[in-house]
Amino acid sequence: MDSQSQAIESAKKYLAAATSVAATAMLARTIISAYFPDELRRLISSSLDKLIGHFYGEHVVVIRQNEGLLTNDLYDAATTYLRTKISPTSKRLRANKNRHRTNIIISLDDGECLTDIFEGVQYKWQLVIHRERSNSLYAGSSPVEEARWLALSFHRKYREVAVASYFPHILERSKEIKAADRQLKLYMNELGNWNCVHLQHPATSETLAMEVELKKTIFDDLARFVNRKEYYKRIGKAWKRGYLLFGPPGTGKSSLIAAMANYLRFDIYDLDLNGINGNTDLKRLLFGMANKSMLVIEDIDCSINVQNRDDEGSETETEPGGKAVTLSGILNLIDGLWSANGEERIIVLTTNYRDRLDPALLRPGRMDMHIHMGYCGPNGFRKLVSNYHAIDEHPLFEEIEGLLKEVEATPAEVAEELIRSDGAGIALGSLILFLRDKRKVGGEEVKGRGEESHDGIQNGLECEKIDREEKKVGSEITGGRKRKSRK
Ligand SMILES: Nc1ncnc2c1ncn2[C@@H]1O[C@H](COP(=O)(O)OP(=O)(O)OP(=O)(O)O)[C@@H](O)[C@H]1O
Ligand SMILES: [Mg+2]
Repeated sequence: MDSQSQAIESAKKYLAAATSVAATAMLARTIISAYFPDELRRLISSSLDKLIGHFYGEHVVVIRQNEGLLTNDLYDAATTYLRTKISPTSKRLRANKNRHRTNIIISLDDGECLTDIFEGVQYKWQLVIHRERSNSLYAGSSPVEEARWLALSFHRKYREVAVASYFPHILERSKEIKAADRQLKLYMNELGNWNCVHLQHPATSETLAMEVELKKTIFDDLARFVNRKEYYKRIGKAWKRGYLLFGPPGTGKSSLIAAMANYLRFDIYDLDLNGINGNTDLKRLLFGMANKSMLVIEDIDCSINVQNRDDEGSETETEPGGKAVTLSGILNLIDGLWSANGEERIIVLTTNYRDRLDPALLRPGRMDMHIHMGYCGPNGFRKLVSNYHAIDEHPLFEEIEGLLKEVEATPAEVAEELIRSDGAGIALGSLILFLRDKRKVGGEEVKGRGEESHDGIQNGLECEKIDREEKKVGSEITGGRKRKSRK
């Protein structure tokens, strides 16, 4: 055997030995994590990390919970992220629930390892908790000090990739996981302050009875909005979006608001203008709102000072004594300087009578989208019946759909009939009687009206296009049958 072959042979032997040493070391690390006491485990683990790193060409990156006095955001994000990566083979987990949560959180326990693969690269994680007797001289301080860190190992050729794409991915995902975990809140103003309760409205885009295309337009619009931080910055506009929901009572305006909040995971700030002591209060409440939230003013036409200026005088006018909210206060909140406070805000106004609002509120661009919530048409009915009775065909559908073309019934009225019985046949029968009664009362007045939503949706999409071209214009879209105008 010549000297070159000898060198190759000994290199092979060396590699085989190294691989088996490293594999043994990996196995040892797993066993040690499970069975050895804290102190000993930490010592052996860190020596094994070095050994594994040496043979496998790995980096071990330590991500500590605290760096000096500051908490480490990456540690926090990674522990959140890793909760979603726990595999069925993980042995030691911890479970936690506190009074701020409704759900139980399962996470890695001390010493437990897991592997994550991102963009084809393998990352190995281990949680390490180290406790030692405290040297603190302060009275009352804990006798034991605890340090926590995550040890992340990956092949050293992926260092750039880890920093440039894996860590940002973890930070981004953890934000989404936290938002989805969080219990939403409903804030209401009382005596000039916000009080809150948990928001427990179950409406989602899935449960809403609306034209499919309209629903998609709205929820796509929301999705685009939350992803446009840089865009808003670039065009020099506050990062906020306004929706005006209009339509008769019981057509789903409040349900849509709840579905939007549930979709975005935004808290709702439900502003009662009648409970506010003037514009100064209004401003204070606005400045007291958190980011990523929805400001809702329901039945805006019922707040006397924001009605049509032809009826109520100038937009800067105040009530005697100057204690009422004025239209100018509302406009300032929607798109004036006050509105630029905070970011990622949605503003929703609702009204039963859009024509009663001051034109200043309706001006193109003031509310970005005008959404008409209409009476229940055949499509809305099919959605409701599938929600309430899980059926999508029934011999009574034909008569009901015919009646709905003639009669103005709100989704709330239809829902009320459908919920009367667990039996689909009985509920549908009851709905038919209700609609026939309505037709009798309505008589000639409502005869011959069909579903009018399609044109409305087309208009809405048309306006959206203009909006995307950064022109200031509001778009109107419609969600059902239009109201027959009544004098
Ligand atoms: N489009 C809809 N889809 C599903 N359910 C609806 C819809 N509209 C109304 N409902 C049902 O009717 C109930 C009342 O509707 P909601 O409060 O959303 O109407 P609204 O338009 O806000 O009425 P108001 O103008 O009186 O405030 C809801 O809780 C829901 O059960
Ligand atoms: Mg409502």
